[in-house]
Order: sequence, then C-alpha cells, then structure tokens
Amino acid sequence: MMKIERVQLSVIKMALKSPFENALEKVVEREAIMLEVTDKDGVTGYGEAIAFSTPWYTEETVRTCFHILKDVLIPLLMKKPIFHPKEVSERFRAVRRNHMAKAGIETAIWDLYAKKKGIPLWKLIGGTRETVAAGVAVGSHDTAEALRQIESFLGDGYERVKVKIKPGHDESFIREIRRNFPDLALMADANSAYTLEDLPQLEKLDRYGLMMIEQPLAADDIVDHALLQKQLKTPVCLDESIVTYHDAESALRLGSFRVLNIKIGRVGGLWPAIRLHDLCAARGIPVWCGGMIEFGISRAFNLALASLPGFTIPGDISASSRFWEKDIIVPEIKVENGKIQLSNESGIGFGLNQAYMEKVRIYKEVF
Ligand SMILES: O=C(O)CCC(=O)C1=CC=C[C@@H](O)[C@@H]1C(=O)O
Ligand SMILES: [Mg+2]
Repeated sequence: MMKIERVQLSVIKMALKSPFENALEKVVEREAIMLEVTDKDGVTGYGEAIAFSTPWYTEETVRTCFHILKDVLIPLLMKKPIFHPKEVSERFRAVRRNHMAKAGIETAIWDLYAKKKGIPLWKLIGGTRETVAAGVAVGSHDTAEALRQIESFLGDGYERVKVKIKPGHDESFIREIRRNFPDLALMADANSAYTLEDLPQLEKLDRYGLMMIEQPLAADDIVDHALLQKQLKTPVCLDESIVTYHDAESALRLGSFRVLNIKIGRVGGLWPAIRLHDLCAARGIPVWCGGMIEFGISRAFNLALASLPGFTIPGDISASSRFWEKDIIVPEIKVENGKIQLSNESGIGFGLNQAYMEKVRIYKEVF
C-alpha cells in the first residue's frame, strides 16, 4: 500500500550537445519536470514529465504540466492510498488529456511500487529481455551533417537510425543516405509535415527499403493515413495520432498503421503504454519505444517498457551521452555493442544525481 506524503517537482534546464531539428521545431535547450514522490514509509519513486517548453509536439508544455500536477493530479493522489500503480490512470479518468503530466507522476508511482516490492520495474511489468536494442534519431536537415552523424552513431554501435524528413527534404535526402549506407536499418519521421496531396512524392520513398515512415500526415488524423497506407509498400508508423487506446483500436480497424511508436508520455503513463503494447501484440502489429529528447529518468522507463515481448523494433533509446554532456541520473545509460543492459536493481534501477540537480534546477516546489 502506498500513501503519498510528499511530492517534489523540480524544473530543470539543460542545453543539448547539439541542436535537434525536425519539421516543426529546432530544439536547442531542454526543460523538463523531475518528480520525486515519497510515501509514508519514506520510499521515493522518480518520474519525469516530458512536455517541451512550447506546445509544438503536443498541446502540453512544461508550465501546463506543472499546473496540472500541482493543482489537479497531486491532490488526487494524496487524497487516498494507492494499492497498485495500475489504479493511477484510472484515478485520473475524470481529467481530460494532459497525458504528459499524468505520465510523469504515474511512472513515479511505478518506480515507488517496484522499489517497495524489491524488484526491477521491467521484471514487474513482465519484461522478457535483459538487453534492449539501441536506436538513434538524427535531428538535422542538412544532408552532409546527417551523413556525418549517421557515420558516427554507427561507430557507437547503434543498430537502427531514424532521420527527419519534410517536403523539399525527402527523396534526395533518403537517396543520398542509401547511397552511403545501403544496408542501414533506416526509418524516416515526418512529424505530420505532409498531406495526401503529396502522395506522388511519398510513393517515391517506397524504393529505398525504409523500415517505415513515421507520422507522415496530420497529427490528429487516422483516416488519410489509412488511405495512404493502401498506396504505400512502406509500412506507415503512427506517433502523434495515437494518444488513447480507443485511437489505436479505431486506427487498427481502418488499417491506418502497420507499426506503432509508443511513448509513455504521449499515451498518459506506463499502464496505458502496456495496454497499447498488448493490443498491438494481439493483432500482430510490431511496436517500438519512441523518445522525447528526454533525460535519464524517462529513458529508464522507456528501457523497462521496451523489455516487453512486442517491442521487436529498436526504439529511439540512446545513451545518456546522445543528447547530454552529463545526464541527471546515476549510473548514466550506456550503449554497448548496440545494446543497453537492463538494471537488476529494484525500481527503475537509476537514481537522481542530486548534486547535479542543484546545478540544473531552475525552480522547485514541494507538496
Ligand atoms: O529522443 C530521441 O532519441 C528522439 C526524439 C525524436 O525523434 C522526437 C522527439 C520529439 C519529437 C520529434 O522530433 C521526434 C518524434 O516525433 O519522434
Ligand atoms: Mg515521431
């Protein structure tokens, strides 16, 4: 039983090692909210709310998350004890959307619960693999720079590379990558930059053996994606469009995707993410774990999620050193021979580096 007695929210801010650019935004520095949730027995679980500073990826921001956590979700959790982390998303049912705020605290409760049980989180949720394949996303629209980054990431051992495309920067870009790396496990993410009118251009991508094309059309669409998938040989993967279990069921009915990117924050927590995994597994749809240019706490939850059997495609799960000179977790996440080893410590298996938190924190409140 968990009776939540203290929640600390810390807003931290750090510059990326190099800017990450996609069809909508160039991310140069990153803010995020770190959560420390302590129960009456003095056990602390960690969480991370992964909204960006501005609402370009979804409607949430660091500040909307802070408000929803402080004024809505934390009071709901402190009101009465929690027996199992699965209950948390149920308790949030009367709060619409705000998935990243919900996931931030829901994941902290999973960490807390697993620590109290004395078992690694990935084992608690039924993970079946002890290492997770590492994939990496290249965030540059400059062809020469992207090629340089791919070369360097392959040297680091990454097994799969994702690049960003947008109208005017697609076929020739992909052709150039293929010319240099014919056998690379390659996928392209459009972050909703196209419409069905671009079908002829998207069809050209079928020649390059892409593992998938991620979120080519509008962020809230599943109908046009179904029409597009019928015309493309390349599997369509959805990211932004799938926010709820119902979204996924509807999109499966329409045939809007053949692969799903699951992000814990986008779907409102670890339990909703596990349910989406189970749904896709039952339909024979492969899934992979997406990234959010996040810090190590969120990555640790991604690692646990990606240990589930349906995560058969390497996710955007890279080392701490991919984006950060120094991550806020101990130990840092490392890629070895293209894989990341899951921790056998209880909970997420990573702690917050409190001395470093002092340096990067810009705001803190305790409830
Ligand atoms: O965190 C990573 O390793 C990759 C992040 C990444 O590719 C994305 C994060 C957030 C928005 C997008 O730019 C993109 C995505 O849509 O998957
Ligand atoms: Mg994406």
